[in-house]
Order: sequence, then structure tokens, then C-alpha cells
Amino acid sequence: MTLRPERRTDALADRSADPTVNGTDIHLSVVDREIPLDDPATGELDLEDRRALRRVAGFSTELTDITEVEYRRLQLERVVLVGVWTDGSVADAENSLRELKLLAETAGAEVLEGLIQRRRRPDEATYIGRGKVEEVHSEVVASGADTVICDGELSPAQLRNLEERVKVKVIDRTALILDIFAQHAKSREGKAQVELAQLSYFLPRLRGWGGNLSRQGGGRAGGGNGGVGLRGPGETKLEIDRRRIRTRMAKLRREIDGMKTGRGTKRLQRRRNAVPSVAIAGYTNAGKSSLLNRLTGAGVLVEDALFATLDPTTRRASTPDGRLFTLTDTVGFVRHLPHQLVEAFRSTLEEVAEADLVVHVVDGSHPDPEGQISAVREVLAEAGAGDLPEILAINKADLADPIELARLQTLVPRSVVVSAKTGHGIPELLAMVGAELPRPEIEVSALVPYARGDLVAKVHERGEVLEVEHTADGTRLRARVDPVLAATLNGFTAG
Ligand SMILES: Nc1nc2c(ncn2[C@@H]2O[C@H](COP(=O)(O)OP(=O)(O)OP(=O)(O)O)[C@@H](O)[C@H]2O)c(=O)[nH]1
Ligand SMILES: [Mg+2]
Repeated sequence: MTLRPERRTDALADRSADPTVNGTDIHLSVVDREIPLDDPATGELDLEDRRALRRVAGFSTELTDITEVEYRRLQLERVVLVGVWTDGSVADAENSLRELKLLAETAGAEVLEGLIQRRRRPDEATYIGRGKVEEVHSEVVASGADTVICDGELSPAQLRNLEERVKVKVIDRTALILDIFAQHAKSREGKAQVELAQLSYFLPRLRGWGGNLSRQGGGRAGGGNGGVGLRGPGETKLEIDRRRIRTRMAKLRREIDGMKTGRGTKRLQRRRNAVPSVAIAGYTNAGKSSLLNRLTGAGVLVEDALFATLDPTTRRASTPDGRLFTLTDTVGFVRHLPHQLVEAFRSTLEEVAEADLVVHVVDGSHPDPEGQISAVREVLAEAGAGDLPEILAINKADLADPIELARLQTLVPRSVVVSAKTGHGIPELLAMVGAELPRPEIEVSALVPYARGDLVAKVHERGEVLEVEHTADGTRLRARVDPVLAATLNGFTAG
């Protein structure tokens, strides 16, 4: 597998112009598939294995416009999806493959077929059972696919073995997610983070193309002990590539650290102004950006695609009683989010970890909201945000089954049913946010002259006004405020 940035750009341009990507309907059902009873290739009699390869019917991407089809063929990969289903129900296995299909389509691929194999665990050498590799190969030939995507993270050896046998490119879920992130990254920081994640994924998977022939120059094989600057001549091509990648990764890490400082300064500034911060977190496509737009009119990109948002956006919002807070929309999470990405996006995730409160958005109309909730909590914990107070916003109430919504609400004490689309539940959500935000600590009484209306406005925004009275001498206030504002108000102590 190679990194091919050219295709990415093309595929992205195509994706945004493609009406079929957004509206694809998926009808899934698992149908038992006829499988020859004996497997002459291996002579294995693994009954469970044999019965287990199932075709997920009606799985192909439906494209209606024929010219569109022709156009897409030029650039897009035609893929067959393969999953190993180890535990849980058929529905879980289907959900997982359905999500892989969405991911593949988001990356710009055309999905031709989806296959699930029931196995106790993935095969160590080939991921799917050896006997079944042949069938996947036939499927690839029959459908004219050029890529197989596996629903898991495969070892370098598994990828290589499988690729040799199915005779087309094989990629795994991790590489697919990395590819989507690479297509969507816009900011300098986002791009650097994604590149770092991709390189750390590819590093152990590099192959010495051409084996021994790849040795550069003559001399010693397998350099590495010649010291800095002296390693060149004896190094294999593979070692040179590895070294280049490591150097590039170190440079990216430094760059990302530098950019982090810039954002840290802004964050400190907000801290100093004692504006509490709320982070919106949640599974990809849950409606996080829609909610930010609904709450603040931010105009952030909303798309029915996975990982539409990669760069954090921060906006100001206020509680029903007028207190200001910041609201940050962040990258969405997904099950088995590649750890390389979690690592590379650490600085973005730290932003979440430093928030005063997390609004965790979940798509109430999704078939497995609990699975999504726990996947999000896992990533939050990994980012050090596991202990933050959390409000669960159960979104897409306009689409979801009310019984399901009620059930979800009983699971989490601090939850609220909302619809970013219709505005349902938004006042309740804001009230809850207001109640959960840290209270300003210091109670003050002050008599502020009318000339200092700015100060009164600040108390309204940053503090909590307990009593207010307009007198002949000015505004008499009793309020709870932060230490900085308390110090200023001290000059106006009410007599
Ligand atoms: N019906 C309905 N659709 C919604 C609602 N909220 C969001 N959507 C749709 O869900 C899709 C995803 O919304 P986004 O706001 O982009 O979701 P996100 O969580 O920011 O997604 P990523 O940034 O990709 O992780 C879009 O097609 C929205 O129009 C809602 O309350 N009701
Ligand atoms: Mg978004």
C-alpha cells in the first residue's frame, strides 16, 4: 500500500460533488450463502468456519446516474468488504460492517459486496479463515473489485498474506479511517496530525520492495552501526525509507507542539477571563456541528458524512441567565479509533480534557447508541477527560423512536432529548449546561455608578447576579463573581 495524496484530492472533490454519497440507503439482511461442503485446499473440516461465510445482501452502492458511474470508475476504488464476526449478535456484526461501508463510501470507494465470516477469532496468518480466502478471491474476480477492506486492524503479515492470495490491494479499517482523515484535514495542524498518524501506521508495514535487490550501493548489508551520517552506503532501501519516515515524524511532532502553544495561549486567555468552557464530544455523524450551529449560529460545516469535522471550532454562547461560556466542537469518534490518531490528535483531545463540562452528543436514531456511547467514553478516558462532568444530549429526536429515547434517558441521569434540526429540547439543554457550569466563587455587594455600565454588563456575563436594584447613585448589585472581577468591584463597595 502506498500513500497517494493525488488521488485523495481528486476523490474529495468528487465526493463533495456527488449526490449519491449522501443519500445512500442501506438495506441489510444476512443471507446464508451456499458454500461447498468440502475444502480441498486445506482439507480442514472446520464446520463452524465453513458455515460462517455470509453474504450481506443488497450491499452494493447504488448509483443511479450512469455518467456518474463512468466518472467514478475512473478514480474510485471498487471494494469488497470483509469482516470477521467473533462475538455478539448478528445485528452487531451487521452494524459493524454497515459502518465500514459508510467509512468506505466516505473515503470515496464504491462498495460492491460485504462478507462476514463467523469465527472464534481472526486467523493469525490471513485474518479470515484460509479456506475462505479463495472464496473472497473468487468474489473479487466476479465483481471486478480492485480492493478488499477488512473490518479490523490487521498485522503487517496478515495484510501481506491476504494480498498475495486475493491478488488485489488489501487495506484494513485503520488505514481507511486514516485515509478519510487525510482527505478531510484542512488546517495546518490537522494535516500535520494526520500525516503523523499515517506515518506511524505505515512505518511497521513498509516492505522491502524487491527484497535483496533493493540494497542501495554496495558494501555492508543492514547498516545501522556506522554512526550518524555514515549509514548511507550499506543501508537497504527499506532502512533508508524507515529512517526518512522517522525524521519526518520527529519534524511533525515538533511542528504540532509549536501549534499547540498558540492554542494554549488563547485558552489561557479565556481562563483568565474566567469564561467556563464546554466541549461537544460524540460519535462521528451524531450531530455535534449541527448542535454547535443551533446553539451559537456558528455556521460550521454539517454533512451527512463521517468525520466532516476535524478542526476544533470554538464559539461563545450563553446560559439562560446570561452567563457566557465557550462551546467547542471537535473531531468525532468511532469504534476502534486508530490509536495512532488518538496519539496524533492528543493536543486536540486535550482541549476537551481541559473543558469544564462535556456535552456528549449521541444519535438517538442509530441502531446501537449504547455501543457508540461507550466507544466515545473510551476515547474520552484515553484523552484524560473521563472524569469531567458530562451531559448526554440524545440528538435526532425528530427521527428516533420515542420509546427508544425514553429508554436511553433512563440510562444516564444527566441526559436530555434534543433535535439540532428542529430545536426541540435546546432550552432544556442550555438550562442543564447552566446548572452544571462551575459557579463563580466570590460573593460581592457593590454600588456601581451608571457611568460604569460596562462593569455591570461584565457581572451579568461572567458572574451570577443574585440581586439588582437601580438607585439614584447607581446600580446596587449582589452577585457571585470570579476573583478578578471581585477585585475590580471592591473599588465600588456598597455602603
Ligand atoms: N434529522 C436530524 N438530522 C440531524 C440532526 N442533527 C444532525 N443531523 C444530521 O446528521 C448529519 C451529521 O451532522 P453533523 O452535525 O455534521 O454531525 P457531526 O457529529 O458534527 O459529524 P462529524 O463532524 O462528521 O463527526 C447531518 O446530515 C445533519 O443534518 C437532528 O437533530 N435531526
Ligand atoms: Mg462535525
